Amino acid sequence: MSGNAMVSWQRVSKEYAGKPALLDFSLDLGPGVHCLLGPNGAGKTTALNILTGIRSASSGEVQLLGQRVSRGGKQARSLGCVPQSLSFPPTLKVVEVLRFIAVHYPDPLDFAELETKLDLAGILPKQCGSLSGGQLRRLGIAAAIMSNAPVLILDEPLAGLDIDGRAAVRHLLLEQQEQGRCVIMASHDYAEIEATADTVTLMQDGRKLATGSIAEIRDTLDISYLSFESPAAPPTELATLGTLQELGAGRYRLITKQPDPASKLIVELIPQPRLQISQSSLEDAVSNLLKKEAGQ
Ligand SMILES: Nc1ncnc2c1ncn2[C@@H]1O[C@H](COP(=O)(O)OP(=O)(O)OP(=O)(O)O)[C@@H](O)[C@H]1O
Repeated sequence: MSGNAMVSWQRVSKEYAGKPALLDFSLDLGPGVHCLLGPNGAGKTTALNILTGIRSASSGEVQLLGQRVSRGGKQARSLGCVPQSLSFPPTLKVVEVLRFIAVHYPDPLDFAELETKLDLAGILPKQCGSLSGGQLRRLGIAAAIMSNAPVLILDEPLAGLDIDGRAAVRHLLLEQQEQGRCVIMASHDYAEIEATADTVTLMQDGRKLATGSIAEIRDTLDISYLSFESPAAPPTELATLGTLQELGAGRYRLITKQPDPASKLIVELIPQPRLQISQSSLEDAVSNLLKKEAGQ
């Protein structure tokens, strides 16, 4: 376990009816926003459920703030959690649910502060059974943040949220990061991951494929995109430096591993190319890593 780890999975495996869902999974996470990502069924929720104590590991162990996690154990008081599927008693009002949850934590967040941060005023008097999907998600996030716990687990926190809701959650995540909390989220939303996460861990078939900062994962692909304008067909030399694509209306894109000589050539040979250079996205890099793993 590394020095500043707040959460540590140590060679954790989990089987459901003899089928592996998590395989020898090890990961240490300290303060910051961390994202588990990977295809459906990769094992993200299983890893999180073992951390929260909802499920037990078949082998290996998980430590939370230096203590071994057990199923249904006391560690839950150090965790705020938004599970993937949210269900609250349908006849209870939102305000009642939040008050009920607050009493289970030693130092819950001030209720008024929470209300403002997540713009909850409109839904507090509503019964949980009458909430829309996005309002339910907002309640789930409010419950997790209200815990004021050092470790927050958010499984698909942005699913179903509107633009304002996403902005509010993004802001909250950055705030939690600044306060030195360890926020762990599972998500499929690459734009949000790139905007909020410090590190990402890519999983597939219950295994950890890669872990690192977003820049480190992007760099595994090592590809640049050079977009430019050309009044005529671009010089053929360019095609020797990568894959040239015609985008229409006189715009082209070169996908290359050699951005320096390629951009030099574009600027030399094409008048006013309006060159734009961008790195591979996290999504491209992840897709490439998954393809490599599948031997494609
Ligand atoms: N309660 C369960 N009983 C049997 N199998 C399960 C159970 N929960 C998960 N699994 C299986 O374990 C594997 C990992 O599932 P998990 O929910 O952890 O994946 P995930 O990465 O969170 O997927 P998603 O992105 O779809 O939420 C899958 O093959 C799934 O079918």
